[in-house]
Amino acid sequence: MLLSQPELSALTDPQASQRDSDDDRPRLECGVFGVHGIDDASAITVLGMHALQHRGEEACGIASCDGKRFYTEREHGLVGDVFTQPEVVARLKGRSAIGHTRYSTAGGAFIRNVQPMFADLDDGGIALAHNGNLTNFMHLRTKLVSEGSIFQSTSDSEVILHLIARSRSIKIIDRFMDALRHIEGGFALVALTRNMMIGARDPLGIRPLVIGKLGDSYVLASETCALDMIGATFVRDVEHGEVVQIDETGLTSFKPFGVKAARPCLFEYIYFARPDSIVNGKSIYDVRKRMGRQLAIEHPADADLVVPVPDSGVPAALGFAEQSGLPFELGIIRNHYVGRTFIQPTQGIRDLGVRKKHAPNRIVLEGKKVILIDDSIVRGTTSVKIVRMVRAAGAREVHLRSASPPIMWPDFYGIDMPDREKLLAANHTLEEMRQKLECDSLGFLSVDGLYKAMGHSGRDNANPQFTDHYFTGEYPTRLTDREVEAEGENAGAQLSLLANSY
Ligand SMILES: O=P(O)(O)OC[C@H]1O[C@H](OP(=O)(O)OP(=O)(O)O)[C@H](O)[C@@H]1O
Ligand SMILES: NC(=O)CC[C@H](N)C(=O)O
Ligand SMILES: [Mg+2]
Repeated sequence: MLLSQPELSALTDPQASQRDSDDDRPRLECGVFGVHGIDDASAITVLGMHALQHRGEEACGIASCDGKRFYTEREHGLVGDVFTQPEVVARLKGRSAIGHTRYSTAGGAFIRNVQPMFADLDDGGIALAHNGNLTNFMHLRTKLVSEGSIFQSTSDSEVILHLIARSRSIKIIDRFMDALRHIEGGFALVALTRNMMIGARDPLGIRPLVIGKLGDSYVLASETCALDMIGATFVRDVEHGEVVQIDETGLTSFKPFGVKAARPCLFEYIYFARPDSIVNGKSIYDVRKRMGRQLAIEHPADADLVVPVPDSGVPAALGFAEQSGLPFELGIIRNHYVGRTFIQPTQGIRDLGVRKKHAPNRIVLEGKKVILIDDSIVRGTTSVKIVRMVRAAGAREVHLRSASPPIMWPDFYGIDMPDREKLLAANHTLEEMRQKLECDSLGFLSVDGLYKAMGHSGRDNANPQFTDHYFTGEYPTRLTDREVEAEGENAGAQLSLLANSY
């Protein structure tokens, strides 16, 4: 679905009131994990969540089940802070557990929105962990509330629990699939009932989810790096539009949606996923290097060395250096005690934050013509600081290259990019961007070049192989909440009158 520029610009972000209006980075996503039928399920889940920390640094939680009762622990903070005490993990009893590392896309960073969420159904409980974002959640929520539903959170994910509760099907797996038929957007779900674990991926496979095995027990995780962390073997990806039921009889697969071609999110490959993960059969490290190689073909520069903007710019810079024959040097050193993305209250503090995170390696940069490689430029906060920093450290020329195309459109499937007015490329020509970023030259990987790096001959415009709306404006699903708002109706109404202080 292609919304025109004026249509999108006219739309207001329902979360705007809960966000820092200067907030600029592509925020992270969420990580989901689950293990079924094994001793120490919660301790294993903590380990798996450590490997998925890069997907969400805001809050985390675990829900476990001992076959009768459920136990949950949900807190703000990193996995290493929340789940360090053995007694906390010991409270999470049972041989099955699911976990979530969160970065909010809907409903704000409040404790009542932290996952896994839990609901008591008429035939037992269900805990749910969601990575992604629903594009019709306010529409559904408004309807559910008008029919009597009482929401405990303001998160999009809770809508799924209400839909499950209202299904008239008998079996829990059917109730689960009934709920999924109502939702739109991106989702990778891991759910836990008294006797089964369920995994599901949206019809286009926008968000990733993999199946692993640890001994005889099944594991579900957003990325394969979580399987490696716990010593599990990779079985396969959950397919797009697939629901898997895991219980004592093994794994049963369902396809509740009509058959569609998969369109995984390109941003998983560009930025989100960990370089050691394999997503939909492709090594993140390998495709990032290919993006760098393709970038060197499309935008070479007369320079002395190639320098990555750590962390996620590193593999692309290696590929660029290999292709161009220039030396790869660590001209910028990253402080490992600063998180991947930090949301700060003002632009001034954020500017300092970039300095806190990156420092120039003067010995490498002095007197040199430098090609700086980053994976993406969103608002340009990182780039302008880094270009200045590299110049101040004595670089003679700075040529900035982005290993992804210009980001022109917001995301509604779990990435939570800033509004269109704040996206650098959406509002400036290439030359204007070069001037703003104070670099000697600027180049972006082309959309076709990105598809080449992904192993295709180019973008198939009739049936694009990936979800790429942030570059093209072509959204692969309906954006019901946006459409309703564009028509002048208030789909969001009032999410909650309860003020949150925590
Ligand atoms: O143009 P901007 O608005 O500054 O956003 C783009 C930057 O943000 C991301 O890095 P981030 O620090 O989030 O993560 P990383 O450490 O994995 O690179 C991305 O890799 C770019 O460096
Ligand atoms: N980034 C995500 O995947 C977030 C999941 C969910 N929409 C939430 O806000 O909690
Ligand atoms: Mg970065």
